[in-house]
Amino acid sequence: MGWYDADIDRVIITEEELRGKTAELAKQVAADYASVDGLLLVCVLKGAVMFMADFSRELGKVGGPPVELEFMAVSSYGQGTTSSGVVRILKDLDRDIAGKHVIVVEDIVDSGLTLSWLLKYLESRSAKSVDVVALFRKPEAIKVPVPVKYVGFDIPTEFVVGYGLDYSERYREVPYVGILKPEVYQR
Ligand SMILES: O=P(O)(O)OC[C@H]1O[C@H](OP(=O)(O)OP(=O)(O)O)[C@H](O)[C@@H]1O
Ligand SMILES: Nc1nc2[nH]cnc2c(=O)[nH]1
Repeated sequence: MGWYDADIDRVIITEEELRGKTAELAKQVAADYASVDGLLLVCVLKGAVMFMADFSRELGKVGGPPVELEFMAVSSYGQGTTSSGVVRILKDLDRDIAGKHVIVVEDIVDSGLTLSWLLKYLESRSAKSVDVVALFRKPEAIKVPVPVKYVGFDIPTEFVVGYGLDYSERYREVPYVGILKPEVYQR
């Protein structure tokens, strides 16, 4: 039992389901990229950090190509909880990605604004190819169409926490994904 269990209204994705889906996504990527000599995984901090760690390890276990791990931090300006699509880089890539096969590892695609900006940015840095793996997608919240080749779970337009996803920087360590009780937002 974690301290956070009392704050969760309901679990929508269990630890076991997260593990199974991560392995499935890794197998698909390993098969599709079987002929490349290396893959550069780009994690968008902070939400995707758990998924990046587990996905990259699975990719190794299922015989994927050697990977390099890169991290970016971006902040999207918006009003309240809405993202505006105006993105500022807080932490850039540490190395040149020109000529490399890149996979963006995202936790969640909500409006799609962050990812849409990021894809243009990575392409402008002359990556050889850019694909996206996103653990969660909210199909009904999408504002800009973004090509997400690998999707873990399509979920309803509700605010979720856990497995890297926060509310006010908390709940990232929750091992499953769930919806908070309404009273948590009144504190
Ligand atoms: O599709 P969008 O509407 O653009 O939303 C998706 C983005 O929002 C979240 O990041 P957040 O800004 O909450 O930062 P964090 O990962 O550091 O918590 C998530 O990690 C995605 O990067
Ligand atoms: N924690 C969290 N961050 C998000 N960013 C975009 N959608 C979500 C969500 O449902 N939960």
